[in-house]
Amino acid sequence: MTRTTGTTARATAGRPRGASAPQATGTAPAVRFRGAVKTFGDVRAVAGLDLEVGCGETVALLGRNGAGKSTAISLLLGLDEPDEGSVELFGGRPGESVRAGRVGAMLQDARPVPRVTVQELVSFVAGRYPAPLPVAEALRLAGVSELAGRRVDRLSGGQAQRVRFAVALAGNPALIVLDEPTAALDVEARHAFWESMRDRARSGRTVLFSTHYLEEADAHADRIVVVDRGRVVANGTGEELRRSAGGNLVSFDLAGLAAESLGLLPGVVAVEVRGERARLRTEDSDATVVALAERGAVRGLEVVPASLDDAFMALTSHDRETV
Ligand SMILES: Nc1ncnc2c1ncn2[C@@H]1O[C@H](COP(=O)(O)OP(=O)(O)OP(=O)(O)O)[C@@H](O)[C@H]1O
Repeated sequence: MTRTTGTTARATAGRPRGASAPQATGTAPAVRFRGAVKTFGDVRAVAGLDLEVGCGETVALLGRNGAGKSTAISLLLGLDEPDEGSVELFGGRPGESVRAGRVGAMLQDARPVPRVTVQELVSFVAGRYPAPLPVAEALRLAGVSELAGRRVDRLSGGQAQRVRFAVALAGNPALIVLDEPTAALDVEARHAFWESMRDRARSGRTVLFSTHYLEEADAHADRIVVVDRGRVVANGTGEELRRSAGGNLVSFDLAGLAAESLGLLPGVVAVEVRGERARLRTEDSDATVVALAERGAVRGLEVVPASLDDAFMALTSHDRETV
């Protein structure tokens, strides 16, 4: 689902320059969803979401199309209200943190403002925050210095995306929220983007981003939260997710062995047979291999760790309880 509102401006509107710098409230987490529900007609876009993001963490939200990621982000920016449950930023209502300039957001397809230049837009947004980055620094971090004099409504998709990133960074916010930030970026821009995100994370910022790129989530997030049908179905490091979904893949040649009984072998959680080759996803590869050896099924035997793709498919392809 693609959102097309002027949400960037609203999410970045802050109090006048010169007010005191935004501070996290006490020890409250940066983000806290408690049983949040958001329904559109008969669609439960967010269906009892429980999630915390600690101050200084970088967390990736992963989920299939329509899983509820953008809706969850709208709730945490105060652009929508939950029907049930609660959403807090720094221990208070989202709107308070947004107005206090603690939050910078980059949303999918926010409409460009007509006629203004990149420099003017970023300066305007920076001016709404109490302790912004120098505009040149925000432009540099987003890799758009050379576009400073260009009109924002005449940019390519990838350029516009990078300008939205500059807008999200401009206020030097404590929490940076990014909805599919690298979707339109080429390989070089993507590398530069993650370099800048690492810079922000090192300087103590909290970063929450949604993505469909599992390898980016694995490489750049401290923690991955998998959302399916509006709920959290897995929450941990890439390694923990791989393990929770069956940590290893055991492949071998069937060589006449009946495939039907393979699902009963110790540790096995999924079986795939292609021609003469069987692939078992297992939570205990040692026990699985021993059981196969007892049946003499060792031809072409291979044990490899499950990929994050395998884990993601396993977590979102069927009903699972939260792990
Ligand atoms: N304003 C709306 N009105 C009606 N239905 C909506 C609205 N916003 C979202 N939905 C529905 O809620 C569900 C969750 O959508 P959402 O955009 O949050 O998913 P997503 O995980 O961000 O998906 P994608 O990865 O495709 O961007 C979808 O079924 C979507 O069609």
